Amino acid sequence: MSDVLELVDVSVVRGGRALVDRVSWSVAEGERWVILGPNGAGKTTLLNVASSYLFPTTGTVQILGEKLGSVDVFDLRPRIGMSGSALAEKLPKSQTVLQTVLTAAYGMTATWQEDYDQVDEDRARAFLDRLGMTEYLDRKFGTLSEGERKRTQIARAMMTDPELLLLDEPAAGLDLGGREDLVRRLGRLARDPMAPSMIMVTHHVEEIAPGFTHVLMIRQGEVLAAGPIESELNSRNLSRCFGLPLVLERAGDRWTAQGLPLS
Ligand SMILES: Nc1ncnc2c1ncn2[C@@H]1O[C@H](COP(=O)(O)OP(=O)(O)OP(=O)(O)O)[C@@H](O)[C@H]1O
Repeated sequence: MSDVLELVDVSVVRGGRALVDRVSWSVAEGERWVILGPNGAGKTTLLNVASSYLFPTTGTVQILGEKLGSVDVFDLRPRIGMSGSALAEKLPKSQTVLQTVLTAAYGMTATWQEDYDQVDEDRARAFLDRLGMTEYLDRKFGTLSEGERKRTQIARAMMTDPELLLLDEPAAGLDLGGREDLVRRLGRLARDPMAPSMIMVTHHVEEIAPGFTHVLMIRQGEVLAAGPIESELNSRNLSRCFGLPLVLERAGDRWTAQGLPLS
């Protein structure tokens, strides 16, 4: 399997501080990674490097076989699907759900005057349908609930048929039902052999959908553990990562974690 992403000794330094500190990490084709870590650990910074929007201060980055620094990022970016709050803020609130997804096919966030191809519109409708958004096609993006926005964004990220899908906290702000609905949909995507390689940032093990294969744990910019979920996701690593004693339990094909009571 070829590498979708390869970071070698990557650091991102700002104001003399390493936000990402000498990270070496590779993601092979077909893998589905979860990035776990506390607030401020460097998860989004790492994802920004993986999406080619942030160049490291030191180290080398290969994305989809292309070396960052020697590839035109405008050729690379359409091959990467992204969903996250930073991108959501750029999406015009007055655009309909269908337009919000459709504009991704043209590498834009806003609608333009061009006519869309029927084939693109059909694709946008199909992705929205898969995410349970068919009833919202004509609704303005700005009027959607948090959960509906998240689902629209994931459909949007899929629109360019990406080889790598990056999801930054897709379940943040969702209620229990919304989270579980999203986890089921992400699980279906993660288990689809035709789906792109995936990397999802989260704070909560409860948000890990079945089908995710690998985990990377990061704390203060440094990788604490990285590898198959089966071996690396355990109470010891999770406790080190979040800085307090945690008990991790597996319930069927899902995970839960709890802090030990204070004595
Ligand atoms: N441009 C910048 N200059 C200085 N510090 C920055 C810059 N961007 C991010 N940081 C800091 O880098 C650290 C890592 O930020 P990052 O957003 O990657 O963390 P995160 O793990 O995604 O956090 P959260 O879970 O809270 O979203 C934070 O302490 C943040 O304040």
